[in-house]
Amino acid sequence: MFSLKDIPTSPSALFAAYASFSASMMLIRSMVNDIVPYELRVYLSLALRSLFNPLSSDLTLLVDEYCSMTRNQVFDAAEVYLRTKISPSTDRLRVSQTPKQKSLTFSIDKGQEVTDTFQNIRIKWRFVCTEPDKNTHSREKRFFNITFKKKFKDVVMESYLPYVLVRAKAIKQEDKVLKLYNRDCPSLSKYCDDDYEGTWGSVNLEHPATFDTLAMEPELKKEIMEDLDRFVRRRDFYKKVGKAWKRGYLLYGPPGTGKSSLIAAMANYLKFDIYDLELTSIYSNSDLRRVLLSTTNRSILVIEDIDCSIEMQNRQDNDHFDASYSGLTLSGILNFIDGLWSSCGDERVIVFTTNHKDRLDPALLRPGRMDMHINMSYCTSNGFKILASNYLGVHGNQHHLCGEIESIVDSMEVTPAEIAEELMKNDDADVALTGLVNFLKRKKIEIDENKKAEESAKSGVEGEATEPQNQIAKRQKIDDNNVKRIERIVRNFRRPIVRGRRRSFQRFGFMRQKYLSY
Ligand SMILES: Nc1ncnc2c1ncn2[C@@H]1O[C@H](COP(=O)(O)OP(=O)(O)OP(=O)(O)O)[C@@H](O)[C@H]1O
Ligand SMILES: [Mg+2]
Repeated sequence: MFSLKDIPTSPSALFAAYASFSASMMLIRSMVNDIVPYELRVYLSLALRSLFNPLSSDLTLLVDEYCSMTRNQVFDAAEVYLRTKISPSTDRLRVSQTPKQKSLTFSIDKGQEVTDTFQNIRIKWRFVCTEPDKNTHSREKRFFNITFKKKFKDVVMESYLPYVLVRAKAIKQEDKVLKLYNRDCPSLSKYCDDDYEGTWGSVNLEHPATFDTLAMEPELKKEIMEDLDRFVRRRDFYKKVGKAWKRGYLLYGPPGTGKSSLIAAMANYLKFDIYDLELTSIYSNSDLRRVLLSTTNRSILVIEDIDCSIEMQNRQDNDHFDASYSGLTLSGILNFIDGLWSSCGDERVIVFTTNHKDRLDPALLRPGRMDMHINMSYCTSNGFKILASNYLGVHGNQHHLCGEIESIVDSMEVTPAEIAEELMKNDDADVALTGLVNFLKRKKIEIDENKKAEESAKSGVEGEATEPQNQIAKRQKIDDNNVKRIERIVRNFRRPIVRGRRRSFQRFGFMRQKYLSY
């Protein structure tokens, strides 16, 4: 009978017992190997293993970094997507920021796990890196393991993984640093050969305007945002109806009503780059074609002051004008708008701006050409509320002067730019709003006086030669704007491109004659 007394207690007795046990086991093992065939042994060992370790209910997918030589898009998407799933329990994170990134990026380190939930399914991601092997010269291998219950295989493969791809694209889009492309970019002046003409220079678009900060009627703002949303959603629709996936907006209104600000807000909203095209730097239709073809998808092409950039009053006159002057025709521009572009790009927005819609050729205004005509009008009480909240943090009718200002603003023509300028003069809401009231009152008196002078001039009481004050102010404003344009042309003229120089010189003379009153 085996009793506790039989158990050896001294170290030497223990070692002797262990040695005799090992020797017996080795003997049994070699006997079994000799007697039992190999296949039967494998079968028995699998049966024993499954007895103690039942079949796993989990499934693991491997997402390698590379598929043969090319990068695996699922891996790239996972890297981006998992950044948003890092939990406080993660032990180690990688942190980075490239010059092009707006903020720090955190990602999981090798060996770390992240758990995600999708339609109530728990999905575990594990980032694995294998060490490079000097003997086999194999590189470090990086991959993700995705583990989940086998019964959810279909949901994960058919819904979850596509969802990860879509989310990753959206996250990348949100992080995108927008660019403003311009053909007058000084950094390009060193490229003084013909290639320059098709090239765009760029800077980061750091315009802070958003739809929230724009002083506009809320309904119009909503309408524009919905139009943009519909446009980006409708990829398949445009394909189905065989239309180029592009949308045209014509923004018109007096200077300082927010046309350029709206363009920046659209770019920030859609996360589209802006190509600011100065038509005065284009010399022919083929030039225009080349420049437009070098723009990228998901971008907004902006042509500001379209009425001043090209003579468009009459298409026939225009053709004469072009032949003798620039070779750029209205029909050249319209051809692009009408679909020439469709062959080379997707998700394009085109914006034309003008201070004088009435000066544009009806061909440009025809329905279907510019999809939406947006009137950027003088400031209204609603617009003022937004500006007061943005500039001074005064909301609603918080301040006693707000009511008075709103009624004055609704009764006169004052631009959001003028109001913004007054509001910026002081941080103190009392001082700034009092300054604004005085400014509005002064302006109103001025407008009334000008009106009176105009009426008297019409009726001949004051003498025909007197030019009304507001006409003089308007002319002055137009002159100021045109000086800016001429300065740009002069800049073109300075470019050491012989052809460009000659034409810019001609254009300078033309513009001076056409737009300045001296
Ligand atoms: N609707 C607006 N909402 C908010 N700010 C505005 C608005 N309109 C003008 N501003 C302010 O006035 C400045 C000038 O406006 P902006 O350049 O957008 O006017 P514009 O209509 O493009 O003028 P122009 O016809 O001379 O090009 C902006 O930087 C902005 O600060
Ligand atoms: Mg503008």
